[in-house]
Amino acid sequence: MPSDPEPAPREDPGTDEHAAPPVHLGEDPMVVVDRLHVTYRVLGADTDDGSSRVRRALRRGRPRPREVHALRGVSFVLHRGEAVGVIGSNGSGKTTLLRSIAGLLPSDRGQVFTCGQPVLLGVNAALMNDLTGERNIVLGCLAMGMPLREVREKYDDVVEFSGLGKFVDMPMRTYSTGMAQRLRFAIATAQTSEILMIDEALATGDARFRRRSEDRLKELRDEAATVVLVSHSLGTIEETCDRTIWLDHGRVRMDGPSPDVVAAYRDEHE
Ligand SMILES: Nc1ncnc2c1ncn2[C@@H]1O[C@H](COP(=O)(O)OP(=O)(O)OP(=O)(O)O)[C@@H](O)[C@H]1O
Repeated sequence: MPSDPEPAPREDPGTDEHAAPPVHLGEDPMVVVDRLHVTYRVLGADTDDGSSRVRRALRRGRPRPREVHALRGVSFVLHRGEAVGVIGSNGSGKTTLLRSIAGLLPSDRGQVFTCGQPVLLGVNAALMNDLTGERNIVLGCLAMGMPLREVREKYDDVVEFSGLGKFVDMPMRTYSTGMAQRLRFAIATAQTSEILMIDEALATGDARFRRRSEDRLKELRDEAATVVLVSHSLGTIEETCDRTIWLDHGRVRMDGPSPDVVAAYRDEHE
């Protein structure tokens, strides 16, 4: 198993023939991504560099980290009022891009500017199995940056939405997978934001909960000024987003009106 990723050291900016030209801001920019590069460094990965096992065993010093250059000079501007889809094959850099915009990953080159703190809705909220649902709601909301007063105000709604009922006082390890997912979703969507980023993986739970989640996402979308949606479902992207960015091996392959970008992507993948 790879060790936890470490941010790669900053490289010398130098020149990059693949870097996009500096971005043009246009009117009312909410997110500016300017020639962004992100590299993961995986320590302890077994790199098969062709050297013999004996030579590898004798090699002095620490094992060489493996580097994954996940974003390679990505640039674009998102404006107020836009709903933008991000598509691309597995490993093309979609999640990395959202995490970078949310400020959860350092860049090794390039910059991200946002107007306010973006909220990234993902299913991976780190909840604690030994704590009750109630404690997890409070800690989860605080961890998202919500002030305690707002956590108190929203607590009942989160419990109601999660559908946990009296289980909210039980430790999370006693929950079924579906119940834990519902709790994560309820916590993640408790917060509203001007810049809302949604990972498709959120569509979890049974049919009734899925319908409620879709309604909740719609409400959040209506409240947000700018929405970014990552999805493998081209239908959802076409329905929800006016504009789509196609990522390919860490680069922007196409950025334009959703029907055009989705059609080009389908041509290549279907
Ligand atoms: N924590 C990590 N440590 C090391 N490499 C990572 C890590 N997360 C992602 N990567 C690598 O970075 C690249 C981009 O991954 P990312 O998850 O951003 O792609 P994605 O487009 O979201 O993929 P998917 O559609 O499968 O969710 C991939 O090569 C992936 O292996």
